[in-house]
Amino acid sequence: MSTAKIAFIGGGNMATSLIAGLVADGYAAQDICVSEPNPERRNALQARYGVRAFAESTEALADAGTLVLCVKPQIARQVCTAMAPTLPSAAPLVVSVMAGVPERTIQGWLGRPLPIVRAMPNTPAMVQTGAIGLHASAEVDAEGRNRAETILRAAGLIRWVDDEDKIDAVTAISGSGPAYFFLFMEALEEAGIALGLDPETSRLLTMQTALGAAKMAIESDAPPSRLREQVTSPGGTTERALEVFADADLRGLIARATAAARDRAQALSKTLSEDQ
Ligand SMILES: NC(=O)C1=CN([C@@H]2O[C@H](COP(=O)(O)OP(=O)(O)OC[C@H]3O[C@@H](n4cnc5c(N)ncnc54)[C@H](O)[C@@H]3O)[C@@H](O)[C@H]2O)C=CC1
Ligand SMILES: O=C(O)[C@@H]1CCC=N1
Repeated sequence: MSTAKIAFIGGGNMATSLIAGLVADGYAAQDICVSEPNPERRNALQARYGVRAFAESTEALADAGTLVLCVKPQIARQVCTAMAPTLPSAAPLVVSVMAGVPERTIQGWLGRPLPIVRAMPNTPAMVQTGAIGLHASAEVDAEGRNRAETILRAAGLIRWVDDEDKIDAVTAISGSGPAYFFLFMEALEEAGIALGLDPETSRLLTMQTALGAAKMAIESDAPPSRLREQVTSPGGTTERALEVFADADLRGLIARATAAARDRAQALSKTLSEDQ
């Protein structure tokens, strides 16, 4: 077994993001294998990143020290049980990015209590600006954590959580989170058009404002509440807009929306764990 060799099972969007980050970080492309049934995706991965792509997982898995499970949760059971007899005998580290599939369920499907790192990335990983929550099963040692960090850090910021249940909260905040910010951008852009701006101007002003606000929030020592106050002149325009948000209980709405996402993540995990 080679600890350097990584086998991606599934070569879709999330796998491509992680591979792009690894290769850009200087990870040797010949140490990365992908199992992907779609021939166009296989060819694209080989051509673009120089990795080796196979139609069958058996070939991708040979000698791999780390498996990265990047298939859809709905087919995870079938993929894992089919792979189980062909896994390298030395216990490989398994990194799963599959939403809602508990560590013990994956271990059950793979037929062995392999060390599992469960990761919840988000789509900005595609531009190496992801936010990724990680949890390690009891079997993962310090070297395994380092290996998982190498793979995920290439796609963005990583944060470990100490309890697997907290992955459901990570899902509600950063996993689904890009959709919340995109919705806010859509609404602001539409509002700008309604106020008379041409669509292109409204779109560009919205995007740049989102980028600028995020950059300030990340780079500043001040919390977002202080940055908000800096924009808000007493008796001015921002104050009026924020009053409308407060009247509609925007904070309460966000708390309810994220609790609903967390509850859905819990329910999905329960369904998939009952599927063992
Ligand atoms: N999109 C998102 O925001 C997030 C996605 N995820 C998780 O990432 C995982 C992958 O999602 P995406 O990359 O968006 O999906 P995708 O559909 O782009 O990729 C899945 C790939 O698996 C391949 N596949 C199908 N059967 C296979 C098999 N038997 N063996 C190997 N590969 C097979 C498909 O051809 C496809 O290319 C999912 O489990 C999802 O829950 C996690 C966090 C966020
Ligand atoms: O919406 C979903 O269920 C997945 C999990 C996080 C982002 N997309």
